[in-house]
Amino acid sequence: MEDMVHMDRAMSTQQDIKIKANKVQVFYGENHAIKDVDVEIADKTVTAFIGPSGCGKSTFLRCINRMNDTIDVCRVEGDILLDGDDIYDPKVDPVQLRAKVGMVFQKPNPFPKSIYDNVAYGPKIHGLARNKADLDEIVEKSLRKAALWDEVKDRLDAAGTGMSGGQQQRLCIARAIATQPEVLLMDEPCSALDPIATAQVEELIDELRQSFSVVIVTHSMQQAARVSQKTAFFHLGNLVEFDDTDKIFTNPQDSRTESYISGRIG
Ligand SMILES: Nc1ncnc2c1ncn2[C@@H]1O[C@H](COP(=O)(O)OP(=O)(O)OP(=O)(O)O)[C@@H](O)[C@H]1O
Repeated sequence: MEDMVHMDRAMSTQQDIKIKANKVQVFYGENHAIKDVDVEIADKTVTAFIGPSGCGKSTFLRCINRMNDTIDVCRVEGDILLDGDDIYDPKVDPVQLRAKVGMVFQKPNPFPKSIYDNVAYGPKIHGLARNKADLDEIVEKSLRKAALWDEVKDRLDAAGTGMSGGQQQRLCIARAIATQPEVLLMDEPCSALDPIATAQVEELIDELRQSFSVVIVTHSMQQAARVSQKTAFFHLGNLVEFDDTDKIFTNPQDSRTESYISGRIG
């Protein structure tokens, strides 16, 4: 009986892990940007990547949906498993992978198309809608999830690029979630936003956690503390410490983490 309880626990812990990185190295030519990183990222959790400029946060984030494939000089070694499957397996189509592992960038980058088409584009190319009614439903659901529906429902034909910065970023979030991803990567998603839009996006991130595993790169320790449950501190390409966010900010184990959070490095 006790064995079964143990097994049960082990299985549920395993199920909770969405992404597992083993000995990941990233090189840009001679520059060794990520060194031997092992990490397990949980499902339905917000994980923050923090650390001083140039420590490799964005580089590691881009490994998780193979965005680094688009950089010629970049070489990735080691394994990254999504639900136990190697995302660098030659059989994996990076375009399909990026539908499962969506990404939101620092600067809102809507397509020069209507609000509707920005959100409908992904589901269309991935064949997720059988007809126009299906597509309408996906667009509405995604805009609702991104807390944008009420603001745009009467002007879905207007240009996505004509909205405020905060609205554009929520549109990009709607676009990313329209392909029904399992993981959402966010690279400093609030850095181009004012405090009100930042607060809206942060609130949204907290809601998105119900449906996805969210990984966010942020320069703001306050933001990491507000939105995340787990925090990874990177320094000079190393993952120095990874723990519950509360613990990282109140009782870090490594002196480098302590120096960073108290403002002595970075
Ligand atoms: N496209 C690229 N080509 C070559 N080198 C790169 C590229 N992107 C990043 N690097 C290098 O990789 C290292 C890590 O950079 P990265 O942008 O991942 O750090 P970061 O922690 O996200 O920094 P920041 O907080 O300033 O955005 C740096 O030495 C950087 O110069």
